[in-house]
Amino acid sequence: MLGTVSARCAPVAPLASARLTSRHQQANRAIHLPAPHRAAARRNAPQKRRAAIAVRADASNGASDNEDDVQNLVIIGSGPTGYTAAIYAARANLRPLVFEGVNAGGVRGGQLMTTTEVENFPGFPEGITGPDLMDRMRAQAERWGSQLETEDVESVDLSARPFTIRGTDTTVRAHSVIIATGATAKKLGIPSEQQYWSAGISACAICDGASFMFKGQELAVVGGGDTATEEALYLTKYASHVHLLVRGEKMRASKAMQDRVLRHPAVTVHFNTGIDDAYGDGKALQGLHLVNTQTGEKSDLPVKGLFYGIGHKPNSDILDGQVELEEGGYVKVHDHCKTSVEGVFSAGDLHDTEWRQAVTAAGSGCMAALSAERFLSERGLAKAYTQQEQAAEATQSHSEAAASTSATSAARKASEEDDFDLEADRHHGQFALRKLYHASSRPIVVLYTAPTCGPCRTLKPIMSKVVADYPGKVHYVEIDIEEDPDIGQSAGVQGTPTVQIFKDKERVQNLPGVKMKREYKALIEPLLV
Ligand SMILES: Cc1cc2nc3c(=O)[nH]c(=O)nc-3n(C[C@H](O)[C@H](O)[C@H](O)COP(=O)(O)OP(=O)(O)OC[C@H]3O[C@@H](n4cnc5c(N)ncnc54)[C@H](O)[C@@H]3O)c2cc1C
Repeated sequence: MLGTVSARCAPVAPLASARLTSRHQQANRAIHLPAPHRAAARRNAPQKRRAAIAVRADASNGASDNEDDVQNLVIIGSGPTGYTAAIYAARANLRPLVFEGVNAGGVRGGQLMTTTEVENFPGFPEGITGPDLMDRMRAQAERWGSQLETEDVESVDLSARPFTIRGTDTTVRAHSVIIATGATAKKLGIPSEQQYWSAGISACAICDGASFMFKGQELAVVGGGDTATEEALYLTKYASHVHLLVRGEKMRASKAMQDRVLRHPAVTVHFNTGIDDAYGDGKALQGLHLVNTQTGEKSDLPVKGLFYGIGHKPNSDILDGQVELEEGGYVKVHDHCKTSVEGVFSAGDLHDTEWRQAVTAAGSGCMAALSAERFLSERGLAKAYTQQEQAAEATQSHSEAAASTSATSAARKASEEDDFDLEADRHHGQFALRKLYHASSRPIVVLYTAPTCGPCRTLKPIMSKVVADYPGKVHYVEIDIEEDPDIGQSAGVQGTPTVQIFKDKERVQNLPGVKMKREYKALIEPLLV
């Protein structure tokens, strides 16, 4: 749901040995992979690299001085707000450039990437999973010619026109900007939070609830709003019992949600209850030190998991000193989405302190895009792109995606031992990994994913681009831990997505979560022969 935290979804059981070794030792630990025993994978179709569409950064990460390179509209964020704004702006022939985000303030696709079923988004009477919904929005934005860059924005300069937007790899100038960076779940800040983060404490029940470490255990959720109650109910699928810890004497959740938790036999609601700290054995959470907020009485609650459902912080850090903010960091808007800087618009959860729904976010993105279009045309700034040009871009991008998909399915189909091709760059499944582990002299980059893991969808195209930069020099293997559960456990993978890099039968890197392309490249390059 947030940052690197949200970038972990489907945990797998940790190995006992992994728990006993230091982090450094784990990173360098060789794994022992038995000889291949079944189907092989073969070469994926080569990937066509996407033509550069944005103004590429020079060595100093500066923007191009060429006036022709000024974008009509830059959209920052790829939740329902960002993609909806992109769809509307692209259909208005503005060819917006979207910085989708990687780690800052969530993942590409936003908060819905961390949820399972979305039952209230119009048009999906049977419901749809959050990641599927976001994939559809992304495809629709791309179809109409939006330029999508999967990278974070590190800073913006809105004090001079055209505005400057600096991403991790790309810097652009733009006549108008829509900020759609959403909000991130808040943490409690208890003393042991860092120690037990991802070792019992989580901000995303839907991402982490199915973990082996939580199954059949007593768990706690903190918060009294809709998020906390939703998380508590969700966790009853896995936990032996769920304790909902509410600081005040009543819940803020909707009446319907209150009724559901209060009536649920596997949920106990503790009112007037604060958390002083968490405790454990140093490696895993074992319980909570509680305090009665009215009497000050202390008590312990032995639980193996603590899930946060205590609200959100708007992702407005990059705007500090650039546009007017409300208390709490929410962007101050007038006329629905206009900020204090003309031509800069805010949309979605970034300024919505009340509704915070996918559909309201999408509606807000629509308003921002239409306002940006009006702003550009009133000032004669809009450079119109024909749909034909945009379609060409989109087609290229689609064929790339199709190549990637067909490459994956080709690799899947090619799961016969006889077809294994040691020279192929891309592989799939544990047979290929075991084979390469023993036979490859290249660095082996392994991506562990799970079908329900939203951040995995963010990472796959990033890894695909990373590997495309080293033809014939690295081996890349995708492992679906549901298809191949044993291999993830053998390798000490504790959640998805995780990338591991092997060289000469040694694991040299273990990288949970989603990182920038350049970070993976910096780790691979020293290993190339
Ligand atoms: C677990 C959960 C379940 C939910 N279920 C539902 C539901 O069933 N129905 C419903 O209507 N709503 C639901 N919501 C609420 C809904 O997800 C949000 O209201 C909605 O996602 C807000 O959209 P947004 O685009 O404004 O922000 P977000 O979805 O938060 O997206 C923000 C985007 O900005 C990007 N970003 C942030 N900082 C940067 C940066 N510096 N550079 C580049 N990009 C950046 C992030 O990567 C992300 O893509 C749920 C929320 C959660 C957490």
